[in-house]
Amino acid sequence: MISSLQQLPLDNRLLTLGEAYYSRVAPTPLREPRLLHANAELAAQLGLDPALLHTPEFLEIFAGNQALPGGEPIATLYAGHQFGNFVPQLGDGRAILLGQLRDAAGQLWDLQLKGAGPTPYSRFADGRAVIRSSVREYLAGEALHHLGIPSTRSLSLISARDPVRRESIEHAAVICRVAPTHLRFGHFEVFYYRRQHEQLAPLADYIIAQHYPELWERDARHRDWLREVIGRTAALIAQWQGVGFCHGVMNTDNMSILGLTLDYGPYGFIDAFDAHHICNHSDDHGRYAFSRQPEIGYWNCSRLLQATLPLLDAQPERAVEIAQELLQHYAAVYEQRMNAIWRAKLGLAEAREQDAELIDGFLLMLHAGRADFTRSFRLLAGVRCAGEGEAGPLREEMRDLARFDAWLAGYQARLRSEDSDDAARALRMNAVNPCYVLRNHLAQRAIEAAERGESGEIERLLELLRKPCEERPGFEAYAAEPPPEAQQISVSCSS
Ligand SMILES: Nc1ncnc2c1ncn2[C@@H]1O[C@H](COP(=O)(O)OP(=O)(O)OP(=O)(O)O)[C@@H](O)[C@H]1O
Repeated sequence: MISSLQQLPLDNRLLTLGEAYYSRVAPTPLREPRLLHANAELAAQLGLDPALLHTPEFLEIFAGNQALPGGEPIATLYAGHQFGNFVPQLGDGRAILLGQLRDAAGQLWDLQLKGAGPTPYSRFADGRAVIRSSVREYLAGEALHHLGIPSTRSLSLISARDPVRRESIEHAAVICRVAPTHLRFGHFEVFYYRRQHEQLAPLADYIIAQHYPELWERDARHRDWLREVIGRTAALIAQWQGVGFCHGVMNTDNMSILGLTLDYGPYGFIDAFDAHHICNHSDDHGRYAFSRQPEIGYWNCSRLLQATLPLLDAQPERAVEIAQELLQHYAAVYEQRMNAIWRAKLGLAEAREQDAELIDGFLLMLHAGRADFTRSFRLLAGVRCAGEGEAGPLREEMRDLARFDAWLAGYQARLRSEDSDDAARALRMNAVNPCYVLRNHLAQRAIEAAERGESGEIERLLELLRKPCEERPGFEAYAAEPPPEAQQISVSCSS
């Protein structure tokens, strides 16, 4: 257990790529930083003594006010397709990689501050983040991680007195984001479109060596690695769909090369189910609507393959053929994973051809009646396989009861045909259908408290989100749909 920040086992490997890929930059200090929350569980996983998180030294370093011993801070260069349009230069405009930690198991972890002040890639923006968006990102990383969905996480959440101008004046905050790497599809796009193709292979090799070492010896390691990235991306999006998570800004600069959920901006967990829900208030055309996430994931993978064509074959025609083959992997993985997720959520033990009808029937019914997504799936475990109208409280969630009863009869028949044991099935279903997700109104309450300097609500929420499938007496309100006055919370890109 590491008990001093002077002894962090840093291994700043990304620096070995050279300065074509990043710029050195120090964080800008914050005024009167205050630790709003620290993630003891993540610290322990990294091998850090959780007591370290509450030292003045930790606060100063992770606010960006003091250098991390052994750290060589950088901001990385990337580009990206934003809302379908290519933007030739983005880069970490407000994220600064303090250093890379090598844990006892040999795994590399980025310690990256978000909101740490301007970098050479800030363009006209201030390099800062506000408390509101930082609390949302801090909570969401944990929420997804504990739902078993790959995600970046955060080690600390620090607020400060510095004013930050958004629609109004807010206060600055900085989180320390943690992931094996924050590299994105856009890190390849920048070099492809600048015609600096010689920069692609070193970057791919770095990623393979550090994060996909099992592929290193393969003859066609770049092809096999891309196949893996595409598969992980497809699987990730299937997992999002399965919990009603809407990312909101699926630009290629927000697509992780490891298949992690990356950049929590205007995301949302759907309450009343609208399959075409648009969580980002600024997404006028619904490009990133919930129902479009799978096809956007596919399109993003096609952009990654375009940018890595020079790695696939020296002959352009052959490279395109390989890319097309690789892209087919997306649909195959997505379908396989999505079907498995819906079956598990419905408690269907075996795969059958008619399952699609049953699954779609349930989703369409939730959509038509705007039933609460999370609650409806959770209550599905109360359905017994025999007996008329044996649906427990789920029936109360439904608007069109005739439609529901017809669907229920088919569902029960299917369950009986599996010789299903009600209690055992309920247990299985309750382990995959969460009762607590990070609903917008819950995050909002934590934000309002954090803006008053109180972190109790963050802790309470994290308690529930760390075991999202475990019902806790006294916390029923956290599992319920939002009260009417909180149903219209809109979240923009402003952060
Ligand atoms: N306040 C800001 N100051 C400087 N750059 C910013 C700011 N907000 C966003 N950017 C930059 O604009 C681009 C797109 O922003 P986006 O909201 O997708 O990213 P982000 O939330 O800042 O960061 P990340 O993707 O690392 O989570 C990125 O290059 C980002 O660094």
